[in-house]
Amino acid sequence: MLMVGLTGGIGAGKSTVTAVLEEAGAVIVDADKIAREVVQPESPGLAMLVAEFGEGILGQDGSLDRAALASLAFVDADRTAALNAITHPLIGQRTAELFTAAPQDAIVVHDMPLLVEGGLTPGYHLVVVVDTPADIRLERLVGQRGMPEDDARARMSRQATDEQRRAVADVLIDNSGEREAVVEATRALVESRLVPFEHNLRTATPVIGDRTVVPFRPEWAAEAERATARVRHILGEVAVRIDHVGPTSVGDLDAPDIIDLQVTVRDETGEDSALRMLRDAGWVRDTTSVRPLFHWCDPARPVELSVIAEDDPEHEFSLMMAEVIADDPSARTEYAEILQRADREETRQWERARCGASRS
Ligand SMILES: CC(C)(COP(=O)(O)OP(=O)(O)OC[C@H]1O[C@@H](n2cnc3c(N)ncnc32)[C@H](O)[C@@H]1O)[C@@H](O)C(=O)NCCC(=O)NCCS
Ligand SMILES: Nc1ncnc2c1ncn2[C@@H]1O[C@H](COP(=O)(O)OP(=O)(O)OP(=O)(O)O)[C@@H](O)[C@H]1O
Repeated sequence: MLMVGLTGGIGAGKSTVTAVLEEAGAVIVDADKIAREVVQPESPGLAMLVAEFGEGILGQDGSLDRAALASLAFVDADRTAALNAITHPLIGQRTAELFTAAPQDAIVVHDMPLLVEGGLTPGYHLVVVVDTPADIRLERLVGQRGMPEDDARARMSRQATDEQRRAVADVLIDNSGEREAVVEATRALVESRLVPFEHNLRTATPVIGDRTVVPFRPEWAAEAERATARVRHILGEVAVRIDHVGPTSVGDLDAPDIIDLQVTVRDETGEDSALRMLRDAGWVRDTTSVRPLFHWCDPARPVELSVIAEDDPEHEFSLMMAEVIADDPSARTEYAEILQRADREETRQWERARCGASRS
């Protein structure tokens, strides 16, 4: 199962994107819909809301008056926190049930406005952000959906900023223009990334990155950070540390477009656990490597991950690369030449030799 987190600020166009994804066969888990389910008439959720916000949030027929609750709940951060403390655990429970019920070969899209606010992004294989500037969102919410402007503004102020969402996005879908453009971008995403990603995960097919050297990309650091957060989510305390290593970590160096991560574990037992947990999470073991090495299976983002025990003397070598190169311009030139030869083993050997020498 490929788990995609889809988010965006209020009015960004998530519903527009999910409609295309659903048409393409994805299973949609809609957080706003679940939020309605858990506060139906006579539900424990509704009773808790009444206890917190008063009888005034009920309509004549005893169901939730959503506008009345919104006018009380978004006035300040404290009131919103009270609303969230009641609704979010109930929503979380139902969401987990729906994920469990989805077929194993599904692309499951969690349409969730508060993905970033809840710190949930590392739990998904891919995070897609529908990116629409706040002023355009406001205009659409008021103009097309008839939402009162102060309500829209109040909700925006209770949500993450556009910058915070962009920082966790693997994919940004720009919805500042015509609707047709976002529909096209979503269809292209399904074909080029989601379908092959799901296939690779299900069949344990690794994505082996191309070792051709490409110009330095400043995005590498953020991509490595997101990959690290995902691995941290999988391994928890089993990983003593997780580092971005190898050519893309050096900074301002042309390199193959492959993110290298190094997971440090305590000892052999930790290593056994890590290998099992990574495999169960879809990482594919490289059988040609003597040391434990894994590949990720996102077709658009090759990642290689090695696992090493902290008492292995070579553990520190990968961590020293950036420093060795910063201190010695000739080492930088040599490294760049080795990378041009596009041989992973030769690169590794050079890193080991250079860092080993600099340590002694
Ligand atoms: C307050 C309620 C009754 C207002 O209902 P209403 O029909 O007007 O809005 P609806 O639920 O369709 O939400 C519309 C949008 O408002 C924003 N929003 C809703 N709840 C929140 C919240 N707690 N914090 C920030 N933004 C929110 C989201 O962008 C959402 O997509 C409702 O939003 C609610 O129960 N919210 C709490 C549950 C929740 O957090 N839902 C968000 C997804 S988990
Ligand atoms: N590209 C576009 N051009 C014009 N209007 C658009 C565009 N995309 C979406 N809209 C409109 O903007 C409004 C918000 O879009 P939509 O409901 O898809 O956002 P959402 O992210 O699902 O909202 P919410 O945060 O409330 O769940 C809707 O009225 C929708 O019809």
